[in-house]
Amino acid sequence: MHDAAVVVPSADAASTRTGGDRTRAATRPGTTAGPAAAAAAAAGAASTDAGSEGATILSPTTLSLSERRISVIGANGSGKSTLARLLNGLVEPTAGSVRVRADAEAPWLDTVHDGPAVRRLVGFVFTDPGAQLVMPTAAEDVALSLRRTVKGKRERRAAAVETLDRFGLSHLADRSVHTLSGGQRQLLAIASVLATDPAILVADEPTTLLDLRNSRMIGDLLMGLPQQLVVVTHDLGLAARADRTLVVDDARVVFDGDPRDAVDFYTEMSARP
Ligand SMILES: Nc1ncnc2c1ncn2[C@@H]1O[C@H](COP(=O)(O)OP(=O)(O)OP(=O)(O)O)[C@@H](O)[C@H]1O
Repeated sequence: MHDAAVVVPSADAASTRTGGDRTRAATRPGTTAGPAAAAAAAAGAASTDAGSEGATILSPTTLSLSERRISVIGANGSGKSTLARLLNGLVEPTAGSVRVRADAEAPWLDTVHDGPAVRRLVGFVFTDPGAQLVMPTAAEDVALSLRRTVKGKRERRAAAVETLDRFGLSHLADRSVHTLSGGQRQLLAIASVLATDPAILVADEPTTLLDLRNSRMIGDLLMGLPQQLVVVTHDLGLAARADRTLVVDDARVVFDGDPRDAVDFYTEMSARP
């Protein structure tokens, strides 16, 4: 059973930092999680210059994300990545809160106060696998993910190869990650994140750099995961395969509902002059 959650009450703004930039995010009183499921989201606003008021990255938003597969679509710069990053604490809300939990019985974790536990619960896949593959070989990269859960070098190596095998990558265990194709690298990045069995997987445009065949392969893999998935994508076909879709525009969630209706809404919206 998936579960997770979301939420947000509190109104006091608190500034936060992202990648060295001053970022502000705000959430507003809202809802709680659904009956079961896994992730959650909140909102934000942002500014680049410390000391200035800054521009809104994501307006106060209240969401409860309990469906197994949730897609997020919208124009460049609309705030999708910020929404995704709020879910595992890569971006901290400046007001309100973002909470997640592993299942309906599990305790809520706050992305600001329970950072390490949240990051264990919520795996994050970036657009560019190069951003997360840090070890020389495929097996070493997966083993790095397992460093906290599997003690002993030999055991870790065996667990890493087993993980690679699950993703059809065991034949590449000792290959340099730099010699892998784009599709293999993205698959490896996902395998490394899933090695620790997070309850929730957030993927930010995981197919953007891939050709059609690899996009389909990664899309199929993501949509078939037992974990709760929150995927940001410009691939409307992939988005439509979710159970629920959010359309983000100009720092706001402007549509939230059936994926095909969301794609129609976004397509019409984008056609407007
Ligand atoms: N830390 C930050 N400081 C200042 N501005 C930021 C920060 N992070 C994001 N922004 C700005 O906020 C807006 C939304 O960014 P975000 O990355 O969430 O958009 P996006 O919808 O994911 O875009 P894309 O589809 O192009 O990846 C953009 O204008 C971006 O430049």
